Amino acid sequence: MTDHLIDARAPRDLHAFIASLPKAELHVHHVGSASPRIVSELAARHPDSQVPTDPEALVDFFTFTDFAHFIQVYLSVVDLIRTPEDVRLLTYEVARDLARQQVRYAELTITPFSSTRRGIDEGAFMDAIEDARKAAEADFGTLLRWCFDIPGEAGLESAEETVRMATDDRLRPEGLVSFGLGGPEIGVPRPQFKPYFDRAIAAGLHSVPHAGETTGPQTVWDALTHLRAERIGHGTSSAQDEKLLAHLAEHRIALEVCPTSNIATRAVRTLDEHPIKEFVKAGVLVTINSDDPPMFGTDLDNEYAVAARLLDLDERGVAELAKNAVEASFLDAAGKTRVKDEIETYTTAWLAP
Ligand SMILES: O=C(O)c1cccc(C(=O)CC[C@H]2O[C@@H](n3cnc4c(=O)[nH]cnc43)[C@H](O)[C@@H]2O)c1
Ligand SMILES: [Zn+2]
Repeated sequence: MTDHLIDARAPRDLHAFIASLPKAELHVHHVGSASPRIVSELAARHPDSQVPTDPEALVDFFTFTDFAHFIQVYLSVVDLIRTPEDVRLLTYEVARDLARQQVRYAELTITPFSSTRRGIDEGAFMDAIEDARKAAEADFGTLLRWCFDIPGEAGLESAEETVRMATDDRLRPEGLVSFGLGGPEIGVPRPQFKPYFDRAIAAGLHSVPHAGETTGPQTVWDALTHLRAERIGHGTSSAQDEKLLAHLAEHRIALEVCPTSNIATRAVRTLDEHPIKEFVKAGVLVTINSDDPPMFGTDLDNEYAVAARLLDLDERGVAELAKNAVEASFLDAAGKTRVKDEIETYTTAWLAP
């Protein structure tokens, strides 16, 4: 990422600490992680698309007037992914970018429905992501796991197709750990997805819907009650409901906070108005994530720098945030211990006189 992305108000040493800190990323979208280089490469391959081929022009293309505009642009990038080789390239390159930021473990949200409805064969799609996952682990040491999400606005057909692909033994990829729900929330009530989440949960998947990103706290309650959410994507509007905050804290339901995303999609007006501080004050388990980093002009390191500034954290505080993400992840117990130990060892060495 380039220098303009750095939250310049965080101290330089803290940036250096964050850059080498081992991390976990729990909320990052597959297509939304395509770097400008990959987007322009795919756009050049498919000149009929409206996506610019010049990486510089992408900065303007990735400036959103509101959430609906963001989804429209997002889908134009989805349209660039047309072959299993495109899927493999994208996934492997996303892993490379994560590894560069010392991400040891990432749960990548993938929307298989959007690709298969555009003509990519289901089996070939699954093979492509799995092939990239294994190559990334071998080449970069970064563990990737998948969250398959329903693009809610695409209707119940998308829910049916997504849960089918997530639970059919002939298709379900080895790396799949969770089931999600994304896209716009307005006009897309969470309760209608209960039967699909029930089936995914019965098949052993964890429930991680987006909720309270662009609508109020009732959507978060709905995600908890009807979809049995174990973590909440964003959950920003939870800050408007004290009882909800207390419930999230008591039940250790982590929020996947993505500060810059909330500004880029205009869900929150300014970073200083972001409710992250209220979450921490209420005892909620807060994790820091990047969502669609190149589209939002950020990366995970920058999100940690933003969080450090908003929460007034030093290195020790930032390390605790990084451990929160490991704790809230779906890694097994041994894996969690390994990454948390790595964070601790790194932090202790950094702070040693
Ligand atoms: O694939 C289609 O044909 C289709 C038709 C209608 C709507 C959709 C979507 O809504 C796709 C949205 C898709 O957006 C993803 N996403 C990425 N970043 C975010 C975010 O910050 N907040 C919510 N959703 C996000 C997500 O993976 C959705 O499933 C598709
Ligand atoms: Zn998201």
